[in-house]
Amino acid sequence: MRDGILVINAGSSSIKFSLYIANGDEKPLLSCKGQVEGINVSPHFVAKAPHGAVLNEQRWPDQPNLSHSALFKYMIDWIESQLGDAQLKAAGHRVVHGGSQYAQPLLIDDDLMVELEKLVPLAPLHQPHNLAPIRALKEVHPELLQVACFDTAFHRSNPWTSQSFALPRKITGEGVKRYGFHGLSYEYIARQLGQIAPAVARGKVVVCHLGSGASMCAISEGKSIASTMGFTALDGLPMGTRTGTLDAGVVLYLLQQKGMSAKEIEDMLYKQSGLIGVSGVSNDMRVLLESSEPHAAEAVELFVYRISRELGSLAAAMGGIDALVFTAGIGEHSPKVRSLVCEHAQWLGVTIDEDANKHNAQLISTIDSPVSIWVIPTDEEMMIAKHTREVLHSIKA
Ligand SMILES: Nc1ncnc2c1ncn2[C@@H]1O[C@H](COP(=O)(O)OP(=O)(O)O)[C@@H](O)[C@H]1O
Ligand SMILES: CC(=O)OP(=O)(O)O
Ligand SMILES: [Mg+2]
Repeated sequence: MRDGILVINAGSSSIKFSLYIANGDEKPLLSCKGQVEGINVSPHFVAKAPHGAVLNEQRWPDQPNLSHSALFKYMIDWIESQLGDAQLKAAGHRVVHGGSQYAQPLLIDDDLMVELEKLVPLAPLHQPHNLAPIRALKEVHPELLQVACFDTAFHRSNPWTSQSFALPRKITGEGVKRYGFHGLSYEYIARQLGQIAPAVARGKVVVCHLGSGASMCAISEGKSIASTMGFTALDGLPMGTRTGTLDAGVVLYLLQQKGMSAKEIEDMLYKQSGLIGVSGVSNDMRVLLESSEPHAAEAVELFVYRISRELGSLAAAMGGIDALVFTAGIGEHSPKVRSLVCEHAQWLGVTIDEDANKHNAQLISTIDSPVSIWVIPTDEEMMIAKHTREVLHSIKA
């Protein structure tokens, strides 16, 4: 009997999956992967074989309001139709917030779900969508082992200075501190860099995870030292629809002077700001780069400016920088954004090879650049599969 391990990475507007199949104790191999994207706008499901061939594709252009749960059901039914003689043994999930209690990947039970539910206010755009597929899978497969892998875990190595706000100790003691996110992505990148360029990976590296959600992380000797996201995934860089760093006084102003409700402010900061807020055109970097609207260009300029500022800050946290890595949707695919970021970072010894950059090469720095520059595609699902297997082995042992 072959075992299937399903990985689910659910976000606000997309649900990604990967299915791994293993024969007995052999290393699981990727069988297929895919996603539903454009949820709430124009849902689109696509599943691909490991080498990229499309296995199934479905669009619902007339049904923008199809719910996450209906789309997840479509996805699960399709995945189950692909299992053949394999049987689903476990499901691993990306859970964005682990709070101060959880760092290690954990087998999910009802008590854990209650605790993770309490963290919904700290990740309103993600946590509800992370937890919903766990419940949905439990309903159809009550016996399935399900594992939670936390996006906050990799940053546990941050020194206290990096984790702390200068708030009264009482509130800090209640867990109001900087957690950092995109940890599964950073953990994967740190491992990959260790394989591609071991000496570089032992040095001081800044990783730019630039996707719909965007953050940056200072990794020294393979460990997270500091990152741009904080208590929630709202801090740091401007994102597709999120503000990034904001003077807390603005929130007080919106509340007290503008009379906005907490929910209205949450919607503004999480859903109407960032690239879409500044440009008024789109939250999609591809659209902004092609637009002739001046506000679209300004949104890109502000995004790059904030990355440059944070780069200086993260290099300072490590006392220097040896390498810069770009990853996630924008980081992996946009030569223009990488070029602009590197132009601003010349003072740090960052010199880009524009020809290599244009071709999305793995190494895009010039031969004499003191700081090497890398493009490494991330794979959060691979990391989740690895952690899920480790939890399964620990149960067996
Ligand atoms: N060729 C490209 N050029 C510029 N941006 C791109 C390109 N391809 C994808 N992107 C950007 O990547 C973003 C999605 O990144 P991704 O890492 O998949 O995000 P998430 O996982 O957070 O949904 C899109 O919003 C889009 O702006
Ligand atoms: C934490 C976070 O922002 O995740 P995503 O990039 O998937 O939105
Ligand atoms: Mg993402």
